[in-house]
Amino acid sequence: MADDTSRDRRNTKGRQRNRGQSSGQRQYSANAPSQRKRSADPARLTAFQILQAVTTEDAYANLILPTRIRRNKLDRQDAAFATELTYGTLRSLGTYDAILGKCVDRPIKKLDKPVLDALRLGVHQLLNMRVPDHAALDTTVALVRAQVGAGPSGLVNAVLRKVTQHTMDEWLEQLAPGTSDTDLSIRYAHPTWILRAIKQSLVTHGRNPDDFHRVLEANNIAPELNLIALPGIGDLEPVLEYGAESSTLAPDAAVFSGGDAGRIPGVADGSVRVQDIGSQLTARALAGARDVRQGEVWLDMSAGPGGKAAVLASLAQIQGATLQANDVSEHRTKLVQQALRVVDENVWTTSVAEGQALGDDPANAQRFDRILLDAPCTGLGALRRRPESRWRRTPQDLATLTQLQSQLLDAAVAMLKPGGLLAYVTCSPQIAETTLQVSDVMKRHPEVQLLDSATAIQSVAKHHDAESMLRRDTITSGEDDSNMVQLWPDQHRTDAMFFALLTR
Ligand SMILES: C[S@@+](CC[C@H](N)C(=O)[O-])C[C@H]1O[C@@H](n2cnc3c(N)ncnc32)[C@H](O)[C@@H]1O
Repeated sequence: MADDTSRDRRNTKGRQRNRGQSSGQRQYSANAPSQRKRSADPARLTAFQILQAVTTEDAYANLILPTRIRRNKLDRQDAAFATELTYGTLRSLGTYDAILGKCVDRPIKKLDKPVLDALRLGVHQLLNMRVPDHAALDTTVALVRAQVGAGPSGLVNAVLRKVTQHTMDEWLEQLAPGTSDTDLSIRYAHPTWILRAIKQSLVTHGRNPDDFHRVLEANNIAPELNLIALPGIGDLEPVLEYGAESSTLAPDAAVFSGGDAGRIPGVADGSVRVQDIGSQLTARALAGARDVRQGEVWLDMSAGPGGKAAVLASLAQIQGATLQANDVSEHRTKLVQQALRVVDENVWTTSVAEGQALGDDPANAQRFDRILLDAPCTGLGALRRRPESRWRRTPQDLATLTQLQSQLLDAAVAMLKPGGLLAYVTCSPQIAETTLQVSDVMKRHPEVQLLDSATAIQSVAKHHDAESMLRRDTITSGEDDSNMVQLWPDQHRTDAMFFALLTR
């Protein structure tokens, strides 16, 4: 159970980006640091533990947070607070470090990591949540006392008091007043190379490059939970009764902003799945791009953890096709099997292999009617969901990934039946991973042609609303009848999924 201070602030939880100073003097605790609480409250402790695991053990926040919430026995309110605190802090890490750099009398990298992480959590509460200053200060100092020791708590107290001397807007004005990439990188908490990649992609896809700030802002907003009731298997009605809203974009899909996915009807048994609506549309577009002939054989080349495979297998079950779901990782293949457990087991098989090796196997030559290559990528299109990834990814990753992507594309072409369909998908808008991969594979294999990907996506979208949201001019790049699709978090409220439909 949370203490009184944390209850106060739970009632006023929320973002407050542009908080002004006009409300008068900020309130501080009357207590001297030594008289304040010595225990960390469970929600903040949870956020601190996650931050520590992310910054010291390369953990993924979205994977470990739910377990930690359960282990620390957080109630619903505390779980929501811990989630916002963890994700919000991780997303804005670059900005907060720049602010802390002005408040600490040494390079912040020289601070002990637990102290730096606690400070980051403190800054998020002070500048970006409706937490009263005294609560943010007292609880952060208590956290440091309990988790690190009494020594650094004085430093934490002094540094956070300096942070409170300005609002977020004032800090940004001071640290990033201009429009250089460096300033924008601090203002929007994106590394410069990612900022440039997004601008370049907007231009490639015919959008105004100045829209980049909309994309960056969208990347900084916690996404709603997207759900799908697997076609022919799941039931959306109880999900809507539970409080989710029907999606305007995709069929059998809903959007939920209420928190814990595990309690949503159908999620525990696997018939309803959490999945980005952009992802749903790409899987559906491959299955729906043309009529399915009875007995078609489909391949998902890199299926782990099985989100799109589950959609494809459900559709295969309805339409008389079969699916082979492959992944290079044994662990991720187990997750695929879990995802597919609700589909008739005669419809699907799994395999563990490098996609390149599948392509080299003569038994697979021109074997598949439809192939999904949802390629391993930088994931720059899913920054909303993977809050730490923007700080962890480097431009060097790109070289390795693009090489792998082109090898996997070559393998996919080798396995595609003449006249078959190949969907190349990434959750990255970075053109080296998207449009350039597609144009390169067509150069290497002149028999490969690009199809009308926009129509494939539009035709599986839900209704007119969706069609207008997915207007051709907002999603396509390329000619009328051969084009590629880029979805954007600011326009479509999806991950920045890329989709190109190819044939040979
Ligand atoms: C973007 S994820 C796929 C997500 C999945 N389609 C879904 O919707 O849940 C990429 C996957 O590619 C797998 N992978 C990486 N290298 C591979 C390779 N050489 N061959 C096959 N799979 C590979 C990774 O293990 C990872 O599961």
